[in-house]
Amino acid sequence: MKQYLDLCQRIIDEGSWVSNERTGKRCLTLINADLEYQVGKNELPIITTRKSFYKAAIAELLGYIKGYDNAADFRALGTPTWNANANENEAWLNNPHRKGEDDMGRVYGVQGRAWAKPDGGSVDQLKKVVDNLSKGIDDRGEIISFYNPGEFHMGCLRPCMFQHQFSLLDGTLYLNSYQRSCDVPLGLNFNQIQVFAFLAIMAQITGNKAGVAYHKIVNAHIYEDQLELMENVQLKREPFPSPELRINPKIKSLKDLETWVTMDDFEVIGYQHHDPIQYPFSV
Ligand SMILES: Nc1nc(=O)c2c([nH]1)NC[C@@H]1CN(c3ccc(C(=O)N[C@@H](CCC(=O)O)C(=O)O)cc3)CN21
Ligand SMILES: O=c1ccn([C@H]2C[C@H](O)[C@@H](COP(=O)(O)O)O2)c(=O)[nH]1
Repeated sequence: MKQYLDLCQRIIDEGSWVSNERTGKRCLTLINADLEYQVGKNELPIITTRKSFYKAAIAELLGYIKGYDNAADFRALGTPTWNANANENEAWLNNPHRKGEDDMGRVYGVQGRAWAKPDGGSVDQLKKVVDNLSKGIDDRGEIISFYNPGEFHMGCLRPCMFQHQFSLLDGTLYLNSYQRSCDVPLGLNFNQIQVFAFLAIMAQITGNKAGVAYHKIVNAHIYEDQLELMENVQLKREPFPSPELRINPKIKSLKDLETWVTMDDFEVIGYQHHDPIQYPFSV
């Protein structure tokens, strides 16, 4: 929690104002932040200085794992977070590739599970990584990349947290996640939980011990309409200790995640938090 609050304070103290054309808003912006999560010790990096809707964050991750491309499927899993990008962004609404209400196009999960090959067929990046790690193999390329510039025009948003690399060392699994752009008040609240949970889940289904997750953020920003709440409300609060994430131990394979796992299989134990804060969201 301290590293999150330090990043927020650093953006306020050292950030520069940048106008963002896509949203029409200004962002207080900092380049480069490195966060670390102790997954092996089960110290969940959940925000405690406001209430975090952590189930929505895990539902997003599960939707990517399942390869979803539709905001209605994300809603059914338990998160409304893709509604606005799928249905309220003018450029996407006018895009001829949009397949109708709730379609997100060829984003995250589609690239992770079915990256289109130029010579036909597709690549299931996640399955390859799971298969290797389950056999104790780390070929130094256990990478899942969502970043496919050749298909940006076919999706509602370019992926923000766009690459995950797993490493296996002495039976312990590590994760390096790379994020190009981060809405620190809203997005990072979710992204921290997702990086942590991704390593914890992958360790569990591949039969390895979880180690540390390293989360690199390049462009870390606070939108102009979020700044007052961050500076004068959230940063004035004292954090609580980190709670633990409990994952149903019956989850043993990628197939389990694809078929029967729901949000009921994830629980945060001992979550103490301050009141919710509703930050404005920029589409
Ligand atoms: N501007 C922006 N920021 C983001 O963080 C973001 C995007 N756009 N577009 C794609 C996804 C969608 N994400 C989102 C979208 C909404 C919330 C949000 O409104 N969170 C509320 C609670 C949501 C709930 O009730 O479940 C929050 O208070 O954290 C968070 C992340 C993260 N991403
Ligand atoms: O997982 C996510 C997804 C999105 N975001 C934020 C970061 C930016 O504020 C917007 C995306 O805008 P771009 O113009 O494409 O950078 O969404 C996030 O923080 N985490």
